[in-house]
Amino acid sequence: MLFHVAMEVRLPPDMPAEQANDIKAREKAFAQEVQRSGKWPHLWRVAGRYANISIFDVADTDELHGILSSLPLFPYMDIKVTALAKHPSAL
Ligand SMILES: O=C(O)CC1=CCC(=O)O1
Repeated sequence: MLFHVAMEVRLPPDMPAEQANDIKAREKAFAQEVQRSGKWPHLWRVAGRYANISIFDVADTDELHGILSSLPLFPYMDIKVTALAKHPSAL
């Protein structure tokens, strides 16, 4: 199943820089591991915002939730998930 996922990062402004940098480094390592698995084929920065638009290719919502909730930034993100179905005009 394909999912469109919009993530907005909201780190607390008073989080120490060292802690924020550690979370971001762990986020990057985990995100790249999932991308290498083929389950996260698109990851795009939203221009001008600390946000991304992603496409996930996973078995079901449970697998998607497992991945999203494992992201080190998960407690600091507002995430919106849209399930994608095949468009009848799509080639
Ligand atoms: O920076 C972001 O948009 C949050 C994020 C998700 C995966 C990743 O590596 O960073």
